[in-house]
Amino acid sequence: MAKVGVTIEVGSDGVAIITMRNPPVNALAPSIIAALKEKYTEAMRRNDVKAIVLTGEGGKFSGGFDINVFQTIHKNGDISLLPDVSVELVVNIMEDAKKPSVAAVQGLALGGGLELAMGCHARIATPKTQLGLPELSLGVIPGFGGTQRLPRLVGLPKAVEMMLLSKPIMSEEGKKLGLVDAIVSPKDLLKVSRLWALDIAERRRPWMNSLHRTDKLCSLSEAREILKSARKRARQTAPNMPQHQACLDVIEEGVVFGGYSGVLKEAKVFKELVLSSTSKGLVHVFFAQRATSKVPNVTDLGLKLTSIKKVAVIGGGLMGSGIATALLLSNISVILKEINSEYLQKGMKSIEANLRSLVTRGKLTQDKAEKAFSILKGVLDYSEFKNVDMVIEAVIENIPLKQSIFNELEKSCPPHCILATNTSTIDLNIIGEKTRSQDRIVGAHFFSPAHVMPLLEIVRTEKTSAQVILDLMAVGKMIKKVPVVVGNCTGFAVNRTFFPYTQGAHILAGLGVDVFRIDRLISSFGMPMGPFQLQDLAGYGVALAVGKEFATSFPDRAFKSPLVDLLVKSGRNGKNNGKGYYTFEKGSKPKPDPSVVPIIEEFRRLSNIMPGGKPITVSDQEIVEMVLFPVVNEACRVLDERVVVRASDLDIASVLGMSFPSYRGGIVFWADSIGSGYIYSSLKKWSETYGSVSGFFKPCRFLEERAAKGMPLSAPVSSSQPWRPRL
Ligand SMILES: C[C@H](O)CC(=O)SCCNC(=O)CCNC(=O)[C@H](O)C(C)(C)COP(=O)(O)OP(=O)(O)OC[C@H]1O[C@@H](n2cnc3c(N)ncnc32)[C@H](O)[C@@H]1OP(=O)(O)O
Repeated sequence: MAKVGVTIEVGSDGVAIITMRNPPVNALAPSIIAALKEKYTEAMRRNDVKAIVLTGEGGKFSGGFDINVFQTIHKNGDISLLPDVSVELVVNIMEDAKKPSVAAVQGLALGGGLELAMGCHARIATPKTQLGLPELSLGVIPGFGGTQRLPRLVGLPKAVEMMLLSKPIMSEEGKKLGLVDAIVSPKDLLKVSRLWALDIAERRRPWMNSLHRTDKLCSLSEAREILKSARKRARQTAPNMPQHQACLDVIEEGVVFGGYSGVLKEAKVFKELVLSSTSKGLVHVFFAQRATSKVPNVTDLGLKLTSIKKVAVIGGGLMGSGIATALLLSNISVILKEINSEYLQKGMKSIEANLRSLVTRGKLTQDKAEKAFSILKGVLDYSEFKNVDMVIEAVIENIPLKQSIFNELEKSCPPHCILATNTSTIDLNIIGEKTRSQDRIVGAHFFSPAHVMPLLEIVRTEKTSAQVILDLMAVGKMIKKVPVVVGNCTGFAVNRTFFPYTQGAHILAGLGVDVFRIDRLISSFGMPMGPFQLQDLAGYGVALAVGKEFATSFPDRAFKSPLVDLLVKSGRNGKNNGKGYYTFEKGSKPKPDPSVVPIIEEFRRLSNIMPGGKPITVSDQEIVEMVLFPVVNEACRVLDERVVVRASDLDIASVLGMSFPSYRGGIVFWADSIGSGYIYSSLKKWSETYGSVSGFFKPCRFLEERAAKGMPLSAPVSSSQPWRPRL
């Protein structure tokens, strides 16, 4: 068979097997859809065909419509690239045909893939096959009839849940719900599907057109209640995204006016949403995340992966216990080392508590939690390190301590062992200075809580070997993180880029803007919380340490804010002691604390940055920009210094490390959607207007150049030079 295409093979039993092939996931590219129409038409025409089995090559049914097409449309705006599948193929050619179709589903049927399967008259699946409609996570709604057929097959509540959460189910659950008619082994899949198709053709089994079914749909009033509460939930969980409400509207159309009306409305809304900025952002994030796996001079060298079976974690504090938990959950044996038995017990207890909380929240079974805990061993010395494949050091940020640990590791670990540090501030070259193993030293920068947050920054120096980076990337994937390879600099990619985030907020407060207004506006922009609430949550110790670090590294642009010192002096310590900018009480949401106002006034007096000593008047939009454009400015420096391989890596890092709203596509993508010229001129204006903090706002050279040339910030720095970390 050709590498990409659709084939038809007619057996002596009169069943035509139509097979889609487009590796790796049989995405439904326009050429595949055109070929499907053609092969189906042939099957309908041929007298020797009684029934059809639709399947996918290579152990997968289909990963859905080809997302590359969305990306092309986002670039050129040409919506005519979307083929008519919903009515022309699924309704007219497949579902309303004179010959029945059975979907033989293996591996996965997602999005358009599942929608084709639902247009068939029955579905036979192999065990553990993923079935889902994840379109909302791409900013669109299902567009091949899924909003209509799924509720008719599994009932409205479950269908709404699957679509709104973009959450797939397994074929076993699909069978219970009625989405799947039978589960058979991969070996029997085609055989059973053929027989099933013949049974339908010869009326030994019912001929089910899912679009016309109503037996799983509840009464109109019940349906309206379900949709009403789903709308309310979506307003809270996805406030800035149009696709959730649109999806519910389209479902309602079908419930009220029938499946075919629903299909027509779906096709119209789908096309509108493809052009939305939300879809542009989310599709960008989809490809950006996958691009992080491709690191020039690392993943393209043909290196073989080293098997990493046993990992040692040094330090059982918050980070160490979180990292150990993440490893154990992926079945990797962990040696946890502490300096005394009291700390070791504490570390082991934290890991146990992490596992227990996953069980309580229904994310892990008790059995799996026990199994994970059983492959953890606590130690107080290095004798067990002789056969570990990787060490992750997660002790306090103290240079002599880290240096002596790495010195010890060099002696105690086997020569292939990766020596990783979870430092978030110290230069890796300094940590490894006293060893001869610089090629094995790498940063494994997890975000807290390490067993929950999805980002792993892999920090390389000029000496870190490609093999070590590759192996750590593989471990990152094994423990379900998204590894992003970054260069060695203060704050690495995420903390470095976002250091102006809190600083900008402090400057605004210093200029007279209400801190709670700033937080409200930044939350409405889409960050999970504003910068002041984040500071309360992270703890003031972190704020002070990080502030100092950046002030030393970037004295030209760091704002030395006395605000946190003043808060600490007044007995506040954020969430830790229940009192910060907000008050924190168990079981209730943080509340703005009006008694913090005099402290902020004292801060304004001390920092003395208000022009003419008077609070500034500023619009809501400008507040958001004054917090986020300095972040873009720092992102430009990160790009210019090639701390990241490509701009989209910084987008992913900002989404996964800082919870920057994914529907805005990440920090650089968002900045490009606004335009470098506007960002440059705004920063320049603030730098001139607010003289005492002019260094903070001053646009960097990279931004200035891009603005002058009208070039996107995401355009590659220079394609002619191979990437090397610049320190
Ligand atoms: C009209 C319709 O209703 C609209 C739609 O159908 S929209 C599409 C709906 N489908 C989806 O959202 C599924 C998206 N894909 C995925 O979730 C995952 O890729 C998957 C679960 C299918 C496979 O995951 P995994 O095995 O980890 O492999 P993953 O690295 O993600 O993908 C493998 C490759 O397939 C590509 N791919 C996956 N799904 C694709 C799709 N639908 N279109 C185009 N490419 C796709 C990926 O980009 C990646 O390419 P690369 O190797 O060049 O980077």
